[in-house]
Amino acid sequence: MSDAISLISTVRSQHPLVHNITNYVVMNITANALLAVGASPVMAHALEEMEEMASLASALVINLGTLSMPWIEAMKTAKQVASQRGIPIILDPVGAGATQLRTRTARELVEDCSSLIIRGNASEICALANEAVKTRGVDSTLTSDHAVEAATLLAGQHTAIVVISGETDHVVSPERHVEVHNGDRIMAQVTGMGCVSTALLGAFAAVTSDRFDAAVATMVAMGVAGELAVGRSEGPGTFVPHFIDALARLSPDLLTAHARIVSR
Ligand SMILES: Nc1ncnc2c1ncn2[C@@H]1O[C@H](COP(=O)(O)OP(=O)(O)O)[C@@H](O)[C@H]1O
Ligand SMILES: Cc1ncsc1CCOP(=O)(O)O
Ligand SMILES: [Mg+2]
Repeated sequence: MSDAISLISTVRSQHPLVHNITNYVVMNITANALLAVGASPVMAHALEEMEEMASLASALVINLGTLSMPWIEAMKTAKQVASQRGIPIILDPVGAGATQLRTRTARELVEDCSSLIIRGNASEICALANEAVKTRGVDSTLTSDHAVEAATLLAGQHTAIVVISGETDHVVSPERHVEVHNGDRIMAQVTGMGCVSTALLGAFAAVTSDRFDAAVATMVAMGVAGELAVGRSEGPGTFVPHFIDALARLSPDLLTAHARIVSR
């Protein structure tokens, strides 16, 4: 796993441009998180600039958090360009299972991607895999362990890497399954932490052809930054700036010292 851990240095030296079509709630925190690991974020969702922007980027992050019809059209156009170019596409199916629009759009977007990573919580991953889960909103009603079967199915159907976040993060490919046991429960009390992990997947996947390693590296980075930040913060409000500071401090040595990875 040392190859995966060292990717943080590659992100810092290459400054990959990550094109985000993301939600209004997390635009600021995800841009700051990307900058803190050394990537270059751009948030853009106007249909008129999708082809150009997706042509410049090293990864495309599509997040369904505040979905509307014009955005869906932009997401599909950007996805097509990214797929033709072979750059990684990271999908966060925020709220899949809660409304038909979200579930249907997520299922449409995972089709025909040349290099796909899906990152969601357990409810979202189960909903995307056709399981009859009814979620109330953007938070999971299931633990991440419950979605491993669904993730394996999705990974096989779409030749994708699937990440289920939660107390344990599961990284699943058609052939492999790794658990990441880092992080702190305070992260579930702060909006946008899942979306931050999705955005960072864009940064790490942009600098390697090994999407599995990129996914493991991202979830370790998230978890270790969370552990470092919680020790300095007084609650969910002050956690956020400490979390961004911790992301900026991450190095291969720090990650190696704290990583808790289990291969299944
Ligand atoms: N109970 C927990 N313990 C440790 N880390 C957690 C916990 N809950 C969430 N996380 C971490 O918070 C981040 C967001 O995950 P999650 O809350 O599942 O996403 P979402 O916000 O999309 O529901 C991930 O990096 C995950 O590892
Ligand atoms: C609360 C909310 N509502 C629509 S998008 C969003 C942010 C969700 O972010 P996360 O799933 O990362 O907590
Ligand atoms: Mg989420």
